[in-house]
Amino acid sequence: MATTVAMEPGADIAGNAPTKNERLLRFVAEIAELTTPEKIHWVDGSEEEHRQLTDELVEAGTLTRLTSPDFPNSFAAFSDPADVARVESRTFICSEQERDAGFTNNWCEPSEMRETLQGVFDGCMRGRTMYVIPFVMGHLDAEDPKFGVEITDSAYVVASMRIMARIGTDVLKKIDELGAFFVPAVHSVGAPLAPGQQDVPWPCNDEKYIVHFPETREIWSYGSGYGGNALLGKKCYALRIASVMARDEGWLAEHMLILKLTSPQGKSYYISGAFPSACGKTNLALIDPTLEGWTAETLGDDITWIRPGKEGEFRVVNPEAGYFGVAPGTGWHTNANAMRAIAKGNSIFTNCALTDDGGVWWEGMTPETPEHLVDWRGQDWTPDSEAPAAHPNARFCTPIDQTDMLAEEYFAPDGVKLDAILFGGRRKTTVPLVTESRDWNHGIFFGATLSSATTAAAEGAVGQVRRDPMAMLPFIGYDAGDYLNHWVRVSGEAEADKLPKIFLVNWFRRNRDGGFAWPGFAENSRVLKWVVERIEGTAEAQETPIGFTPTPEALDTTGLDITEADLHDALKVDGQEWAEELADIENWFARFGDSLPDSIVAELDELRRRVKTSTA
Ligand SMILES: Nc1nc2c(ncn2[C@@H]2O[C@H](COP(=O)(O)OP(=O)(O)OP(=O)(O)O)[C@@H](O)[C@H]2O)c(=O)[nH]1
Ligand SMILES: O=C([O-])CC(=O)C(=O)O
Ligand SMILES: [Mn+2]
Repeated sequence: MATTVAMEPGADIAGNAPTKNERLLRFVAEIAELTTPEKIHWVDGSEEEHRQLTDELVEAGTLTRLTSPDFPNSFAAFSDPADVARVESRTFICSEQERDAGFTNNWCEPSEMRETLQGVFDGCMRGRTMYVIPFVMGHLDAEDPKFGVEITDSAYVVASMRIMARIGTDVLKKIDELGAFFVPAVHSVGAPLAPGQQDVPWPCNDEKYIVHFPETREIWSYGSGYGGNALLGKKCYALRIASVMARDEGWLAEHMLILKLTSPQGKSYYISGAFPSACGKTNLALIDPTLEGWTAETLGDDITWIRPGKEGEFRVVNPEAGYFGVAPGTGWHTNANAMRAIAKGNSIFTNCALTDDGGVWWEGMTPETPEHLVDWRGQDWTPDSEAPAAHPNARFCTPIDQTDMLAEEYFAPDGVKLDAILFGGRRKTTVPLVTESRDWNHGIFFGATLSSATTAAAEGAVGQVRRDPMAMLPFIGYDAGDYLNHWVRVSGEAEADKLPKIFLVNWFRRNRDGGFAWPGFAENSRVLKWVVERIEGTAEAQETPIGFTPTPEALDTTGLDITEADLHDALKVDGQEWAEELADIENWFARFGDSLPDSIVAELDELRRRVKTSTA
């Protein structure tokens, strides 16, 4: 049962708590003392509690209940226009040594940051309820379950965490039973209420802090209520903190989807893919192959934990329980599997547009555009309006078990054997549709040099090419060079012939007319087929300076509407483009200082040599 304790002077927090875990009781008491909420609510994760919280959120104007039968038991939320994406410039890794945060992170000396946080969190929950959410990332029955407790003053965060992670009574029981370690994660929107003060629908603060203390495995988040800034199990825990745990414990926490692909012969393959935010993970995770006889099932769309198995293999699990997917571009014609999951309801849509019949809409959902909408800013909208109706980083938050194509292995606590890893980015030029690495270390080089145009998933300019190692640039919780070293080292945990094969992909290359050279989406199944055939050793490839690419005949284009010129543009390896790329990679590597692995430096020398020979 959910318990709520009013915070009067002398309130007995421990006596009214559904746990006897002393560390947890101390954590809750300390944060309550610091932030001075009106009430403490221990979240049980029940249906009844969810109903009560969402009723309150509707009352407060944070949520709009959708009345269209197309969106059962679902809600729309609209954020403050200044709180629409992850804030990388306000995200900190506060390791004891600055060197251990590395050049990809903002660093601040931990005691200094703690002092700052004590200041901003002081009284920050006044007039609000403080929710205590016990959660587990991954399975409750995993060998080594990874627990967390998020304290938040946002009921929207509670309702969203209930979709994105396993939360509540069962989790708390297990923490108590095992006396288990949990990651303490504190979140506040940073908007205390004076007595009688009217609340706003989306409280937040201009000042934002998304802070991680990797050594003590703590998370503190202030000022934002949006996505990865506020749902602390996701990027903050399952990537930044987990990457540090993984370094110390010999595994990998990665920004990857997991797909199960079954061939016409009935053999299944598990493929993970690391693409930067808003570069196609959810779409590939939910693909409907266009090729006869091939079927796809999904295990996850955003985060993958890779652990050594007992038989010299790598095994993968998805630690999350829901999708927090980019809405624009998700439609019946591009991603019907996502649409079917959404249509089952139980979802929260943030920054989408409202339709006149009480549903939501976003650009790309349907081929025809509604005549009238209320856009994400609450303004009347018609097809003549200039700005998009949904924010480009509008999101659907939907339980993963509503997916028809969910692989049953999603529920296996120790996951499945990983066969291949794809690294991909959003590049208009240079990077061909698919390239196979020569070996594991060459594959790490693909990951280390991965690059992509920036998207609306984070604040800042969109469309600028930046290096994004393993699609983890904003999520590596420690020094980026040490992280690459860890990738090199971790291969020793598996048997050489059981290591996943590594590929580089690019769905976004442009043709000579500026359009996409490759149709992408469901047609990417043709690339997956080639990947599988390379695993089996049956597909043709040509060796290029950058790795193995398909011969045009090796890629199955049966029934595909693509011109020879486009296919050529999608697959080509251009010496001049790669000469320019090399210069950029050299600048990138220079930023690592001396923490770059020698084997990766050697890969760069090798690439330089091969490109030179090919253009000579
Ligand atoms: N041209 C092209 N666009 C694609 C393809 N796959 C996805 N996209 C577009 O890329 C955008 C983001 O795709 P998602 O699948 O949501 O990206 P994601 O990597 O899951 O994003 P995060 O949730 O931010 O991590 C959408 O607008 C898609 O329409 C593709 O194969 N080709
Ligand atoms: O974390 C978020 O806000 C959304 C997401 O998946 C990403 O940006 O990669
Ligand atoms: Mn993501």
